[in-house]
Amino acid sequence: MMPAPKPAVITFRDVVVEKNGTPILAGLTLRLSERRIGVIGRNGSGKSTFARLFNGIETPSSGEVGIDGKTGRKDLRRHVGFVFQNPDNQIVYPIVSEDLAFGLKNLKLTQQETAARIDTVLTRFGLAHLRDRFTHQLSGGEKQMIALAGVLVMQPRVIVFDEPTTLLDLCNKRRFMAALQELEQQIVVVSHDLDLLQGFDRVLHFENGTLCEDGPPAPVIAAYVARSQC
Ligand SMILES: Nc1ncnc2c1ncn2[C@@H]1O[C@H](COP(=O)(O)OP(=O)(O)OP(=O)(O)O)[C@@H](O)[C@H]1O
Repeated sequence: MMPAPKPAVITFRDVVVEKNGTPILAGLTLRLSERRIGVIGRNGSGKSTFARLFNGIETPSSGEVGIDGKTGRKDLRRHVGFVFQNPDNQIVYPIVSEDLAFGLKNLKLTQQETAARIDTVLTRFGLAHLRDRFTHQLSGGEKQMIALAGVLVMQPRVIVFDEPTTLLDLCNKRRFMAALQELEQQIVVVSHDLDLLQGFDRVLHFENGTLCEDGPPAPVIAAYVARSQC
């Protein structure tokens, strides 16, 4: 494992998101500098909307999101990677290596540098055998790992995951969790799978577009479970 870089400081200042006049997130002010951050809450509580703000896929209706004091959308895009729940939303090219090279085009790397970055990530996660495969022929677990690889080649400081294990079977879920453990990047994971968040540094619990609990995993998860008796 590479040495962990200093975590970024991510700030939300009075962030409001509204859609068609309906508030989805209401006046969120937060400072996040932990390495492992989990996000939980009922369906429709605003978790995905919150997650998408980190790298500018979603923009606030008012307020500001920043990373290390920089609030431009370009800064967020450059430093924060996003792994979707469904890798089909992320994988666009027919061959794995082409797909991984896609995001790197903007960085104007040489062909050799591009190939080296791709090979390093694939090798590290035991995916080198997938390099020349057709992306549409990959299994769900393989696709999710390639979607993660596509983010890792960009060398972001922070990676946000929106329910990354929902489509995975038990073995692939375990593999994916092991890969998460190994990442030196700061990670933010939205999940209904509370096991995934054990050992995290901080968990945020959303309810109706507001942050209702914020703290270490054990008490925040216990309070969420207690509230969710159905
Ligand atoms: N473009 C939109 N227009 C109107 N309402 C929206 C839009 N996007 C999201 N919403 C609503 O905002 C609320 C929060 O959605 P969000 O996807 O952030 O919730 P979530 O906590 O991630 O839910 P889940 O656990 O089901 O994925 C939901 O009620 C959703 O219907």
